[in-house]
Amino acid sequence: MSDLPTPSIPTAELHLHIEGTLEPELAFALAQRNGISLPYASEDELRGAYSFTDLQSFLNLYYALMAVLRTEDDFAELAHAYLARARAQGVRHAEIFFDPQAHTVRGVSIGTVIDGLSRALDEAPQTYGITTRLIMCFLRDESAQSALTTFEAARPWLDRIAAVGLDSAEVGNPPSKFREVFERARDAGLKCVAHAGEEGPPGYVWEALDVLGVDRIDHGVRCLEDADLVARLVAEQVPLTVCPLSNVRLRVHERLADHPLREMLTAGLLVTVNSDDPAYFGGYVGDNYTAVRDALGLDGATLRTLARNSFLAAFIDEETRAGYLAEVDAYGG
Ligand SMILES: Nc1ncnc2[nH]cnc12
Ligand SMILES: [Zn+2]
Repeated sequence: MSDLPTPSIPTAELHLHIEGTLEPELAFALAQRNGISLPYASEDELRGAYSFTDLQSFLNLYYALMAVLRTEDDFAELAHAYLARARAQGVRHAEIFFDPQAHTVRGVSIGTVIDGLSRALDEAPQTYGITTRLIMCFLRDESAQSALTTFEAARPWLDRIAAVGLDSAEVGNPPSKFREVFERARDAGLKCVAHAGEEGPPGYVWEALDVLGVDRIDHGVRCLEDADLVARLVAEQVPLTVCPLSNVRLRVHERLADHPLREMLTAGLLVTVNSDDPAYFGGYVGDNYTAVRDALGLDGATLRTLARNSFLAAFIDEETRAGYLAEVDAYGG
């Protein structure tokens, strides 16, 4: 990386799994507090395991490490740690994914997860100057029925949830499997997003649009394999929440220099830059901006476009959006 300072351009982070912000230090602290033994002798040994060959190899560790998250306090602490780091990297608005099924399967109630996260998020505007939304994701490698059961269990907390999402192992689990739960979420007034076209084919992006009716696509980089799909995404200005460092760590792209971010922007796609699971992938959102700036030679105007796009794609009211866009325009970095 260059020795230029990290451009902490004001941005919205729209693709961030809160469980993917669990840093080794906090994992060990929570393990000790909750009397859980981790299969790693030290934080360094744990970090040494962060060498992934694909999405599944990452997910195996990601789910295993969640064992340390047990109480409302744990979830609140996790969110506080993320918000502090995010603010230091320019985040002004964060739309935060969580995976309830990964916790309920371990006997942690959905209320514990949502109440714990909400405690931190409620303080975020005051403490960190960050507005937030919560996005409840369904695990696509679990059944459609499990997603429906999860949605019904979350009903008492729906006023705290802005959108539903779809994540976990993509290939073999197409969006159409979750048509019913997304319909229920939309009927309840929620926005809809889905991971699609990360490892899965362009056909999954079409399904996310046509069957689930999503408002944004998470990742979506494989759309470039289908010119008709790119034309659709451009025509409708469907936001894509791209995660460059994640794509390299999970071997979607071999090197950052090969990342198609510039090509996507040139095509007219509404691309945003995000961190996905920053504790595992080598950087938070500002680090992602810096990395693509250096690897792809992006200039200040392009970084500003990416930041503007993040606020254009955010689930916020128009007055708030105008305020954030003005902050980007005033940014002198
Ligand atoms: N990059 C990713 N893709 C799919 N599911 C995820 N869960 C956490 N990170 C993910
Ligand atoms: Zn993701």
